[in-house]
Amino acid sequence: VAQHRLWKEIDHLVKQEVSMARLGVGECGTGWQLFAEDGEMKMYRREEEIDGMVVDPLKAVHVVKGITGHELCHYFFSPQYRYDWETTLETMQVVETIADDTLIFQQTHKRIWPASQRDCLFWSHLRRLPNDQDTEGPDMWTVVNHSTEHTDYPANTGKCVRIFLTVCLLCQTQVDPPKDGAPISRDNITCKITYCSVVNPGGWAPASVLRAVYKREYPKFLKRFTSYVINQTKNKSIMF
Ligand SMILES: O=S(=O)(CCO)c1ccc(-c2ccc(C3CCCC3)c([C@H]3C[C@H]3c3ccccn3)c2)cc1
Repeated sequence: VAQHRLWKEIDHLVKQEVSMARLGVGECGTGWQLFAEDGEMKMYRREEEIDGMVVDPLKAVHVVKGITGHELCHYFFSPQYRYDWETTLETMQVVETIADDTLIFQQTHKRIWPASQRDCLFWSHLRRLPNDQDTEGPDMWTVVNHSTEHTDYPANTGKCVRIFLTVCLLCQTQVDPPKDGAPISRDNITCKITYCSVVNPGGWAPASVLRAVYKREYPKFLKRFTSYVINQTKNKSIMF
């Protein structure tokens, strides 16, 4: 059922990204190397280059108590919160509202010396993934971001080099109801998070610099983002 011009591309890519995200790092072949660990958060990368450019795929897994997958995906998708948690952002705008669950963003990121400044243009799609019969518990939620084109924002016309990215945030909520039949509180919920990203820098940037940036920025990003959502939701009713 085509609901808008991007529907077919989005639906195909979401299904592909979600199935890959659900594969553990063991299953999807060797090559994943653990490069950062902090409590429940584990970050893996594969060292890959295209035309001499670093495009290391990243896969992070994390477990966070007190929030749901719906809440995480809501704060990740919604533009109004982005400047609060995305520290490498210089500017962000919604270029087009395709649907209430599908936006096109244009972002410029802070310049990483000595590389030139980067910008990205991507569609962002938020989706609830109904559980199949045998997996009980709340549904899974995902946000997929994928580079796209837009006539008003041609690539590489201004000072920024256009990067190409595919990102998938996949969340599964687990509820452990209290023994005494009390209502479910935030102490009874846990969210399992898988964050996958592939960023092509779009033009030359020193491999050593990029790998150092990724090593520093990705753990910081996931910790900062999850703490932000915990803080934003702690006094609010639970959004399953
Ligand atoms: O998950 S999202 O969709 C959230 C929406 O913002 C996302 C995440 C990351 C990026 C991004 C884009 C460009 C760069 C680099 C590449 C060459 C020079 C700039 C980096 C490097 C800077 C690293 C980084 C890692 C994690 C978070 C932010 N920054 C990251 C874009 C979107």
